[in-house]
Amino acid sequence: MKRAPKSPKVTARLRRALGKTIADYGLIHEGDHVMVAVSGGKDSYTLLDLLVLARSRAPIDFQITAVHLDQVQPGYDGSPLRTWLEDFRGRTKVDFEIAQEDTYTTVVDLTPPGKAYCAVCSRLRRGVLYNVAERLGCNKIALGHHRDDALETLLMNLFYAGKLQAMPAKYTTDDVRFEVIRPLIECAEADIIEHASWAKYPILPCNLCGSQDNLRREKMRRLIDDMATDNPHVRAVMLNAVRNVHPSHLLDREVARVWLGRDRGEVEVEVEAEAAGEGLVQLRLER
Ligand SMILES: Nc1ncnc2c1ncn2[C@@H]1O[C@H](COP(=O)(O)OP(=O)(O)OP(=O)(O)O)[C@@H](O)[C@H]1O
Repeated sequence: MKRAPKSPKVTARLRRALGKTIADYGLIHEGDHVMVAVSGGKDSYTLLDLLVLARSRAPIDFQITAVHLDQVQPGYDGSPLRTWLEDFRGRTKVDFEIAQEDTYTTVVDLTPPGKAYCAVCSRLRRGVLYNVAERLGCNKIALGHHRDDALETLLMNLFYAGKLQAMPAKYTTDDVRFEVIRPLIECAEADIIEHASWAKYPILPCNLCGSQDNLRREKMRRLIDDMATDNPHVRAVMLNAVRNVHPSHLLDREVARVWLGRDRGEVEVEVEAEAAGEGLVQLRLER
């Protein structure tokens, strides 16, 4: 019998990182039904494949359904993805759905001239995917974002939006219907590329935005690439930075209020032992 080729080291590294992220952030629990959103890109193929593998070794039981949204953009051909999902279902018993909704026309209508389609496209896509998740009875939605997406987002928020914010491993949707999880958020894109090439996933090109660069994200990527010529580990260092936050050294007044309040609390305890009454209140206000 012909043996399947052994998966490379990089796959093992991705599996470890994904498992650790799931455990550290409590992404999946017994009885969950996770909808894995599969775009036909390398990241979400990898996510689906590795999540199903992780489940086969997990001490808990949870359900996975793969969902792809065909946004009816010109030139789209989802047949390689469908064939792969059928084969995957044969091997793993993981069911899938391909939903279809013409968001393309709306995206083109709503996007101001000269702007990238990405923001409108992903907002509309999110709405459709949430409805599919609800119909399928899923309580979690897994997306394929990885470490490099998170770092580019961090810089975009820093330089353009004026806020310090990357991408969370997990959040609850505004309507509180679902938890969105990102099990690959600590995985390096370079590893995913290597794994995806070994796994020979049939990648669907993104025709919708392929004609336009998401300019700011691309710029951030180039900036980090440039830094990487001096320090090849710069992405790992940046990931450590978002895991190692020192809120007391930022200037967010809300954060400062909490931190100073904490400090004040410690001082008050000391002072309370010696003083009493209004003097103490005065002291609190002055600090
Ligand atoms: N058409 C789609 N159908 C289902 N899920 C999608 C679709 N497009 C995007 N997603 C989900 O949203 C995530 C982020 O989307 P984005 O467009 O940034 O990814 P991508 O680069 O096109 O594809 P991938 O992340 O799979 O390589 C994807 O990883 C996937 O989980």
